[in-house]
Amino acid sequence: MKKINKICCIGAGYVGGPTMSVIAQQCPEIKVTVVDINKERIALWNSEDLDKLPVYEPGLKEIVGEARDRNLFFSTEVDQAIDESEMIFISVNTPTKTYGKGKGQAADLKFIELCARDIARVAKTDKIVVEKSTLPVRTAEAIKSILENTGNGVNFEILSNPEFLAEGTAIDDLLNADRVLIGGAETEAGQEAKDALSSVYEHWLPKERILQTNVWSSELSKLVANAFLAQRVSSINSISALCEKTDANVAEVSRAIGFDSRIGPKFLNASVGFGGSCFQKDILNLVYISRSFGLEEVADYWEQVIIMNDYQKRRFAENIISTLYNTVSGKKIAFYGWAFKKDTNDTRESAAIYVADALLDEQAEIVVYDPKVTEETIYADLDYLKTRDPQENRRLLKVVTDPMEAAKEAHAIAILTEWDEFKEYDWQKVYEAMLKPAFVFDGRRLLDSDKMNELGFKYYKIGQS
Ligand SMILES: NC(=O)C1=CN([C@@H]2O[C@H](COP(=O)(O)OP(=O)(O)OC[C@H]3O[C@@H](n4cnc5c(N)ncnc54)[C@H](O)[C@@H]3O)[C@@H](O)[C@H]2O)C=CC1
Ligand SMILES: O=C(O)[C@H]1O[C@H](OP(=O)(O)OP(=O)(O)OC[C@H]2O[C@@H](n3ccc(=O)[nH]c3=O)[C@H](O)[C@@H]2O)[C@H](O)[C@@H](O)[C@@H]1O
Repeated sequence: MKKINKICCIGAGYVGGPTMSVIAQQCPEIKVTVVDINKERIALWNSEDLDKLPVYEPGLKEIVGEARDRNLFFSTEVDQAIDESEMIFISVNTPTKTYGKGKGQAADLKFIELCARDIARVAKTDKIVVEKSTLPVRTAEAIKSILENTGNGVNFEILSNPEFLAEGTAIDDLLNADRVLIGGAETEAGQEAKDALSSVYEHWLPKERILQTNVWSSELSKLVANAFLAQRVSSINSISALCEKTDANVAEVSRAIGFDSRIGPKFLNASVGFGGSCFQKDILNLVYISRSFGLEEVADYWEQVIIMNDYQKRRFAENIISTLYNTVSGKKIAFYGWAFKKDTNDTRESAAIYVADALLDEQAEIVVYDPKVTEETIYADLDYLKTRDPQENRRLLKVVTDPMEAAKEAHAIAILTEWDEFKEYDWQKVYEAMLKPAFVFDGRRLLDSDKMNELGFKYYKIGQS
């Protein structure tokens, strides 16, 4: 079997960085180089102060600290890394297209194509090219075509190896993956490439957890896994609305159905809506692909998961407005949390952005506190929506680094991220700091209803009347 000595990964983002750090830590004899065109990002990965790494993940800095400059390198020398590696992972972003055909639904593959062209131009020896990014089914075909038609006559084997880590638990998910999926051609060379990649993961994972399939099943399984997970969240969120009308409690419903081993307890937490860079993008992609094959009913079925999620975010914002006597104009509303989930500094598609946007439309004055998200990111998220001019966003929304300052003389607090520290606050003090009646809208079902009511809050928890 081909032994892998040098790996490179194009894309030093939320997936490329942590994934390659773990591979390097677990495979000390393999040289792993992570390259990116973004110089600032690479400089941050090389920061001496490990608290400055561009991705925050529990356990990541320890792993980078151990492997960096031993067999883990971060660099902007893309060509050099391609040239010297036997195996090249592509882990660049694949956002939803914002222009042209498929705008708003299809995946934008321009970054993937650029990588394929770079590899084709530089490679002088045979390479295994691994799709780590999430891609529409049959993308490997396009990559293969570019590599074979513009390459220097070298052999390329293309594998699909989608990543299933979740942010906030990336390191644990990588070290204890439920499964690793490797798709490849059903040929002798394809089998050899799949086995070579499998041998990398076998450094720390049992072989039974490494699944091999054909390329198309692997590409499609990634989209389907995310669609099923997001569908569970939308399903329970739809029920949360019904609970609020019927005096049922969504946590009790989740627990009751989750005890059924056929349903299972995970991913049944009602929330203000799912966020993150992938659920929406991957479902839209699935919808687009289904529609492009004329499968209208299939497309409509999955699109409903997104429609329900948009409804849940809107419903949360509307409840704040109607509860605050139908006007939030000039009212101070503190946001606890901006990240799309706890333990990450990632805010992409976070529900907080859309709830803020709806409240800013009503001239609310928002003060945000998030333990890991910077002011710069928060303004960038809002400006990206282009709903109002950037000065207006800065006039109406402020960012603070002290949760008590956010609460001071606020009409309401909205909990948008389930950070553990919010549970530890002295809520009596928070109550005293706020204007009365002091409203709390808990979009994460984080706090205890009885305690909050006893303290005097008007407390609203998603999925509970
Ligand atoms: N964020 C997540 O939790 C997960 C993401 N994925 C998938 O992994 C892929 C990457 O996602 P993230 O790491 O979150 O994206 P990201 O945006 O954090 O990182 C992508 C990086 O690729 C770089 N890049 C783009 N084009 C390049 C080129 N031609 N040459 C060199 N570098 C280039 C960008 O500068 C950026 O730093 C996406 O397809 C995503 O769907 C899969 C599982 C989990
Ligand atoms: O392809 C990806 O990017 C990744 O997408 C998700 O991971 P991630 O988005 O990082 O985080 P999740 O834990 O899945 O949470 C997604 C969103 O759903 C929300 N959620 C999750 C679970 C739940 O019960 N309720 C709920 O509202 C979270 O708060 C968050 O906003 C998947 O869980 C990963 O397997 C996948 O690799």
